Amino acid sequence: MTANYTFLHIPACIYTQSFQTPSIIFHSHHPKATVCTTALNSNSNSYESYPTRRRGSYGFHPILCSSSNDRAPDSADGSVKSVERLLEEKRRAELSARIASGEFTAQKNGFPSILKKSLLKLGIPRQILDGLFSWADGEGDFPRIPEAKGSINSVRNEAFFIPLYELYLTYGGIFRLTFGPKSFLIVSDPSIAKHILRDNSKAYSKGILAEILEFVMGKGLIPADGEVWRVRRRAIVPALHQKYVTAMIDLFGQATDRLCKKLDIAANDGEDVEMESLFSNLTLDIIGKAVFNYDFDSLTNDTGIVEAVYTVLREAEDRSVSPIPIWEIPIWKDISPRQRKVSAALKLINYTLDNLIAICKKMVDEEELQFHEEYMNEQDPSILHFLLASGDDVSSKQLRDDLMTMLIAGHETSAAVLTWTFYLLSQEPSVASKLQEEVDSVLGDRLPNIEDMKKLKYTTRVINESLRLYPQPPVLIRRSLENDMLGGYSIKRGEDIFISLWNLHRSPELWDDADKFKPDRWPLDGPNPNETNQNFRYLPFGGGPRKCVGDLFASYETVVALAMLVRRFNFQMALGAPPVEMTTGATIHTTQGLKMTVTCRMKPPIVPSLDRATTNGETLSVSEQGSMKLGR
Ligand code: HEM
Repeated sequence: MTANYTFLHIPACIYTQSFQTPSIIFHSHHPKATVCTTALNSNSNSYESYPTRRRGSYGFHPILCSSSNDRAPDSADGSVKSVERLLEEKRRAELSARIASGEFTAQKNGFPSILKKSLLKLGIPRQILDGLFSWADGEGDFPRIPEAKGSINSVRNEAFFIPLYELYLTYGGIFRLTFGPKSFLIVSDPSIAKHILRDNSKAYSKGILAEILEFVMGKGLIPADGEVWRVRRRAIVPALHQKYVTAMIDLFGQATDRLCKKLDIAANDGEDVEMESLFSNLTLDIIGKAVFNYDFDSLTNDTGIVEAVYTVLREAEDRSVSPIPIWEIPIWKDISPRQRKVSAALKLINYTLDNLIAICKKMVDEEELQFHEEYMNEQDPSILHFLLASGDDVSSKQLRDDLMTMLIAGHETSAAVLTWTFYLLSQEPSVASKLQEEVDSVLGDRLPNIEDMKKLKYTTRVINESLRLYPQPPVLIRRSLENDMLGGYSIKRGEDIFISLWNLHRSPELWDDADKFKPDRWPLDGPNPNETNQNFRYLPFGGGPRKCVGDLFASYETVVALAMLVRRFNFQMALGAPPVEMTTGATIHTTQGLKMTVTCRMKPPIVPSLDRATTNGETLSVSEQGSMKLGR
């Protein structure tokens, strides 16, 4: 099977060229989107980065890069926004015109279609012809699914899910996208998503995903289907019980504390930091301990095993965007230096896993704990320990596959959520201030605990909203195992389907201010938003039987990390930071990292009220950083 799909869930159907206009920069090699460009602002002598392709509902906001903690002047911001709006309108108009011209609309031009047209002209009744040619139309009496064809040159410079959004606005909640001989159904409708993921989930498999992930996850829980999946899901879900997740909160706190110490040094030295890779280190350290009690310590060390994990992850992503599956040629993995490196990395990881399993098995054999529903070894609360104590086969490949799957699933996703949350916060200082207020009042100086998870309501809403705007992954992949009906259209067995979470989460039909980062859209006293109470318009952890097993774990992990970081530091885009662009792998990455300036927060002095009158009638207010500013 060929690739052209990003590894957890995504097609890389759009390959890029490089071209530039004065204000829009596209890069090559990879499907990605330019979120902003950087322009020198001669007045302030600082760089301002701003979005060039803010379309309809994308909601990327200007990135202000400044060495101080000053806010950007409103007027500059306004003019940047109007230029950006004009560019956006022009681009949209061009694209709409091209869509309207039929450029993207597939013609029924094969031999059957030509023959049918000729027979119609000869006077043969349409009903007879429809019956005769139903094999060619594929959909019998049912209406035909709207169809777009994939020669989308003008939008091929972007992360693939972005042109899918444009096409969704034109073609609606379900349409067919055809690339040469391949076709995919793109689903952006909540009720169809619900049908596929929940109501008729048995009729859908993971399809191409399983093929791409095979080399690293084998038949682990994410790619597995059928009986293997059923058995393993039943074995793994109980391991993430409430007591385990509660114990993990300490782990999240300790790991984030290590990151804080690292950032302290950067803040004191005045050095900018690249947050995306730091988040990647943080979540790798957490998931290593949580899944098999291994301390990667990647925040401080760059050991062989850390390098091996990243080699395998990069390979998985590259395979998913490669047009030719060259690694499938048997001799290739022996002669290609890169493939040899991947094999060596996998060997090291497997060797490490074998050792960890052996150590853990010894612990399990020596302990006197009885296995029960909320079984947990305090010294080693890992998922591996639970699985072995529950009787999992030590020597099985399946156990290793599941451990690798959870390592990858729990690492990339959480790191991406934190990255985009910090990006969004840098665009909305008022949200950041409100967040800091809540964190200060709930946490004080302590490490967070389980009780705090209920109290950090606004912090949770910030994560909920970040997951709406940047779902990780942006698209879910399925393949139909039998004929079915989707939204009034009949579909055949073997259809490859992409459920676009990006489209669902940003649909102007489903959301007010769909493009805006507004944590307040989720009432603080309301339930935590999920697929059920949002009726499948919001699916950050999927839905139905294949919903993420780590949703609570991940929610607490990201809330703890966010709370502890904003309690201690202020974050801003660094002066001259590269533009924040999106690229797709398993999750949405930035193309050049998220470079930020970190400054230590000084706690505001305790004063009776925030505003105090001075003798000359001006007011003194305590700024975020604790310094006093004069204002009227
Ligand atoms: C913020 C972080 C996370 C996000 C956004 C996320 C998202 C998702 C989504 C959307 C799915 C459904 C995929 C599909 O239907 O095709 C999924 C599945 C899964 N996730 Fe997560 N995940 C996160 C963290 C984690 C963590 C921490 C773990 C492990 C501890 C984990 C383990 C899994 C597994 C094993 C599955 C497959 C479940 C199955 O097919 O039965 N995830 N995740």
